[in-house]
Amino acid sequence: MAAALLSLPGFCRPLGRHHACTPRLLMRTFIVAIDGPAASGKSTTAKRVARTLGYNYIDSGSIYRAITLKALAQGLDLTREADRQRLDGLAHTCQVDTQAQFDGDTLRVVTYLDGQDVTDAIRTLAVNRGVSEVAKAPEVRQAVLQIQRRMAGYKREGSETTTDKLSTTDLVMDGRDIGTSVFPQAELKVYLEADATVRAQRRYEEMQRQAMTKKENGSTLPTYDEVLRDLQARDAADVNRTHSPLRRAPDAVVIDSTNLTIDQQVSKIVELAQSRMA
Ligand SMILES: Nc1ncnc2c1ncn2[C@@H]1O[C@H](COP(=O)(O)OP(=O)(O)OP(=O)(O)O)[C@@H](O)[C@H]1O
Ligand SMILES: Nc1ccn([C@@H]2O[C@H](COP(=O)(O)O)[C@@H](O)[C@H]2O)c(=O)n1
Repeated sequence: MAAALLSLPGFCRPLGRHHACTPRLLMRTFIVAIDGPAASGKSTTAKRVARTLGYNYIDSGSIYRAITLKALAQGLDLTREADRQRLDGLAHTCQVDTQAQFDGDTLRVVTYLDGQDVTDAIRTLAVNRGVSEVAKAPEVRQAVLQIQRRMAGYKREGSETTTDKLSTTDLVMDGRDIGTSVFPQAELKVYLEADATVRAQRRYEEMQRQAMTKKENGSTLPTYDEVLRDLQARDAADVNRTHSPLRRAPDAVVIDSTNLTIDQQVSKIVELAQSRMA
């Protein structure tokens, strides 16, 4: 019974910061929910906030990406009704987990799909282009909601997938519907946005940097215009879907990062979290 209660997100929240003597059932967990459109800086910011506060970090987009990877590998065509039904089964049976690990001073997230490391495989152009179609299916969202809450509860119980430098209770999660649907009771909700052309430029430069690091041939990379088009298409699909669309929660703090540095947006969120904890 106690374990079941503990796995409920946000259980027993109003009792102040947890303390070594506080019984586990009376612990308060602090959840920071960061939502926003594509390439607005959510994961970069969320990782640094988690590292600064010593919280756990869950990248919810990677769960949708892992399911998309599996759907693509099985050749599902989501315009066909039969394949939509297969997607439902696939989403409910695949095993997805993410692990936040320290790589020196940087927090790195490794994603597993059915026990395989798919960290790089979920970042391809094919997954980028297919993921919003997969994420709009209500059955997929329901399956992912269960995964998200299990991961949050599981890690709060002190699972082996949480490194000892991270809290087993407090959490930063980023995505599209964290503050609105997944953890509507989160202590701090942030809606991170930036001008679409600036987001596209940042993503474009990130791809160029990654290609140089991996010594890939840059000619296979999308152009800036293609990056902008893909990003706008993904935003439109995420905003216009019926089930838990991308929205700013009414009680979210909006941060526009267009003219901010990464350090500035991280500091703002850390300060907000610290003042709410106090
Ligand atoms: N304030 C900023 N100034 C400059 N670059 C930034 C800023 N914020 C984020 N970036 C860069 O923008 C790129 C996109 O950031 P990030 O991957 O964190 O976005 P995201 O919102 O998580 O994207 P997605 O929704 O596609 O997963 C990264 O290269 C990141 O380093
Ligand atoms: N809470 C979420 C998180 C993600 N999605 C969908 O997944 C796509 C990929 O997300 P990234 O953050 O990794 O870019 C995103 O475009 C959404 O379609 C979601 O629906 N809800």
